[in-house]
Amino acid sequence: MMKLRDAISQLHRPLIEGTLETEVTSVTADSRTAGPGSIFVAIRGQEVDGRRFIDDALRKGAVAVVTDSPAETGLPENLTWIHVGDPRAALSSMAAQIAGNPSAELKMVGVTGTNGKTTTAYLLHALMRGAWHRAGMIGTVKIDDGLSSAEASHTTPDAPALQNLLLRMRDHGCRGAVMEVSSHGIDQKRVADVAFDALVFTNLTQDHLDYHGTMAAYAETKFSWFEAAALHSKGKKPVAVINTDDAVGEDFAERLEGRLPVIRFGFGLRNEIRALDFRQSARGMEIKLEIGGKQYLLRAPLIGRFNAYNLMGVIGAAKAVGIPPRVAIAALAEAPQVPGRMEHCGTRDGVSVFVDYAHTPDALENACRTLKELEPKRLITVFGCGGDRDKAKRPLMARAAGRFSDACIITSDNPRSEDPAEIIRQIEEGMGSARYRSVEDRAEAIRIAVHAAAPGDIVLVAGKGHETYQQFADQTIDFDDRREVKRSLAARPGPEERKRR
Ligand SMILES: CC(=O)N[C@H]1[C@@H](OP(=O)(O)OP(=O)(O)OC[C@H]2O[C@@H](n3ccc(=O)[nH]c3=O)[C@H](O)[C@@H]2O)O[C@H](CO)[C@@H](O)[C@@H]1O[C@H](C)C(=O)N[C@@H](C)C(=O)N[C@H](CCC(=O)O)C(=O)O
Ligand SMILES: Nc1ncnc2c1ncn2[C@@H]1O[C@H](COP(=O)(O)OP(=O)(O)OP(=O)(O)O)[C@@H](O)[C@H]1O
Ligand SMILES: N[C@H](CCC[C@H](N)C(=O)O)C(=O)O
Ligand SMILES: [Mg+2]
Repeated sequence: MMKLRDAISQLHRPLIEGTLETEVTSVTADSRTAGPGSIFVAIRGQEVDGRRFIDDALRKGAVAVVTDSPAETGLPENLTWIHVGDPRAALSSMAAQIAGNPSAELKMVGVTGTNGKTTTAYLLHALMRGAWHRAGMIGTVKIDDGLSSAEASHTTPDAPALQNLLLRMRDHGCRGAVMEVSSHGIDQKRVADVAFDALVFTNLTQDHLDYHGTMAAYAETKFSWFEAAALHSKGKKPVAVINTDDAVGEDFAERLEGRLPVIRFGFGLRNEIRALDFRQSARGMEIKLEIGGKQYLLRAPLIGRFNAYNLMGVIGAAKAVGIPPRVAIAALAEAPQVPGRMEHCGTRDGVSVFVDYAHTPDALENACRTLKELEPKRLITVFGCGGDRDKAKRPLMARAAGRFSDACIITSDNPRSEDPAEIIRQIEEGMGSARYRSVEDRAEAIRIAVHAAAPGDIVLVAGKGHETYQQFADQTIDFDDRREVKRSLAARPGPEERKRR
């Protein structure tokens, strides 16, 4: 419990009507989770105007309303109304105040970028746990509060959920935490009041144009996170850890010069963490690294040149929070499998199957290229595109898969409110002269691919990775690519049966 006065102490120019002496318990922007003593922040969203739910929140016991318009008439007497310019920023500020600013007491790493956030965060979390015993993680595949882990519904939770998680981590004795910072999270101020020690940038390629409109706007949203750390360091000395082989990363690093210390990483000459040589086999990779003038040999059980970047990002972030490269490199030799990221799901009769979360053009190209480098006889790729998400990705993902695979099976990947057949049709438009067939049912698509593969072939099932569901307009069903792959491998027809077919 705290006084409303303390909860709003960091708000920017609030216009207050009513008392600030009320005791408050929590803050929420969702009337459905309001309760006795809560502050309700009414946000005008993309779908609905949150001010419609003020009555609902009050019925549930909310004692104050924070929104971007003046007080309405006819409201209960003991209610306090606070008019602010930016309700999402206010939500974040109050959530941090009520939780007691837990991030200030944690070594905090955030990871942003189009691809590689989950991989980087997951690897860094394992490393932090080894070094510190207890460490937290917040991301797409898992939320870990230091004692137990749970599934995540968002990549970056909304501010109240996020601050509560950080509080739990602090109370559980975590020394630090790593979290994924999505562009939606930055734009919606979900992380505005988290004090970061290290801010990692992986890369920027096409995604989320449905939300940001243009690539330039998408990039500026990402940059605003670094800029905020440069402007308000919140009592910390934040370090930016940036992939400067990426053109947007290089631009960020240049713009941050003199404002924030930057650790550059990549294969390029100017990098502080620099890969000199990269080799891989089916079992993993070996990278010769130069870090601050010293050479190291990093061996890790991951494949894909893109993962060399993720590993360098991990080493840079670790360095920024006091874990030396020598320690990080030793730990990464035992790196865990990141669920659904280039996950080898089995081999039978010389056919190997991988499940990967590639759901952007760049990721799909990377995943296919990596598997082609293992020199299979053929690469067969199963993929689809998400409904209610960036539609411009569809022909580009088609081109990437078609160009780097010997055959593709186009299927469904969370059609959401859209017609799956129409999404598939839009993907087909980008396939050009590539070999493909379309099979709407994803389980059947996987089965056909696994059964059609001949010895020496690799099958890639892309797009859903760790997900355990498939979302349709009218229902969400249990669905797991890895389970379907295992089933299909187990039921794979033997060589004799195949001949008879
Ligand atoms: C596009 C997007 O990010 N939307 C988020 C946004 O919704 P919105 O602004 O449209 O809100 P709205 O639905 O119009 O509702 C307005 C307000 O009314 C409130 N409300 C609504 C109903 C009610 O009964 N009572 C009530 O109070 C809502 O809680 C909200 O505060 O604010 C909501 C509340 O914080 C989020 O739940 C919602 O996430 C939706 C579910 C979502 O799907 N987001 C995805 C795209 C997302 O955030 N993805 C990124 C990862 C992307 C990536 O990197 O790949 C993530 O970080 O997970
Ligand atoms: N550094 C990278 N550069 C390019 N592609 C990558 C990189 N790391 C991973 N990928 C590809 O992108 C896919 C998604 O990776 P990951 O889940 O780590 O990213 P993410 O940024 O967390 O994605 P999301 O925003 O959807 O949660 C992987 O399955 C792989 O195909
Ligand atoms: N965080 C990503 C996940 C996409 C995963 C893919 N399976 C899809 O549904 O498009 C998004 O919401 O855009
Ligand atoms: Mg992620």
